[in-house]
Amino acid sequence: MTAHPSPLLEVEGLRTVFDTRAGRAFAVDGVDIAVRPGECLGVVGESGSGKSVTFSSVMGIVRSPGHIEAGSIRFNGVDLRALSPQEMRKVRGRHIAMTMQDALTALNPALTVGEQILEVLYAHDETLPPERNARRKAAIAKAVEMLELVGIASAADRLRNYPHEFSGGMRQRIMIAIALACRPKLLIADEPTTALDVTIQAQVLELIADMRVKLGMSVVLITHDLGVVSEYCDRVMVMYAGQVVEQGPTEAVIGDPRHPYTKGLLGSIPRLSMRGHPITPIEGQVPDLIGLPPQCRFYSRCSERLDACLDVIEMREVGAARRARCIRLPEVEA
Ligand SMILES: Nc1ncnc2c1ncn2[C@@H]1O[C@H](COP(=O)(O)OP(=O)(O)OP(=O)(O)O)[C@@H](O)[C@H]1O
Repeated sequence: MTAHPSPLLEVEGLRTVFDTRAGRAFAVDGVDIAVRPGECLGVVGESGSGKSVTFSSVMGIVRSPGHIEAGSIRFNGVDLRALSPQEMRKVRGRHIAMTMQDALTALNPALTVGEQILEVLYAHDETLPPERNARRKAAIAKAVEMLELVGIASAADRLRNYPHEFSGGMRQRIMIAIALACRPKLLIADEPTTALDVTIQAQVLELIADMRVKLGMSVVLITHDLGVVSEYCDRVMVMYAGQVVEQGPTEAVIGDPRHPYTKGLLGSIPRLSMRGHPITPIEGQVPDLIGLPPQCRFYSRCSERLDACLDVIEMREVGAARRARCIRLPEVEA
């Protein structure tokens, strides 16, 4: 048996809550994650399942009324929750980068693309020379290199353009270039293709896959599209109502889903081999995350439910490197 390298990112028992007027919403409730060096982890689940809040928590960018209430987040052995805001800012630019669903709102409309890449390089790139002019020259050369790397033609000229002067696909590429400017060890790509045409979607995903190999980084790909997961991800984590309900190697989970929710998601896709099939919601509604009883969160929608599902349901080992949160599954030795 080959030993797995220790995880680059290791999250245990993460709980992030939002205190709203209606009550406390448990947006992320007891989530464990492991991302190993160089691997691609897919994160799937219906809208509102907690995918973005989970990884915003990892990045330390959850805004009020949300906050992390419990859990540990370790990156390369460092406890991120123990870092000061200033230290966390360093980690964000230099070691972990996240791209957002909507590049137009994520980019600063008032700054040129060049200024935005330079800002990241000045803040985080320790290899730049200290002398002012040499520093600027080296940073510009790197910015050009990054734009070329993500496939922007005439990169040197385009540094002077503003975000609105690019198409949607180009803006995603620019956001990826900014995220990758300091060669992070981990890229978290939150629905990188939702707003794009199908052909552009494929180009952006290929770009991320290519960068992963070139820069030797790990990738977390948050997506609604199980076809994308099957094509690009080594492992997959399925989220439902703030919890992970199933996780394991992509091929195993997609070929033989164990949790009734995963089965439902896969059942809603006619041909998994075809990319571009978003998740069609299963009948019923995702429960309100405020005032949830401690039972299985999928209970009301599950065709396989038992009375015992009204108890607290923990994740259990259900196969080789596979875990799921369902009491109907026989537990196996890890
Ligand atoms: N600003 C907020 N105020 C209150 N609750 C919030 C806020 N942001 C998120 N939540 C809660 O967190 C839940 C999870 O949201 P999240 O954005 O992580 O879902 P998601 O799985 O990423 O969905 P999508 O696929 O639509 O991006 C929401 O359903 C909501 O209950």
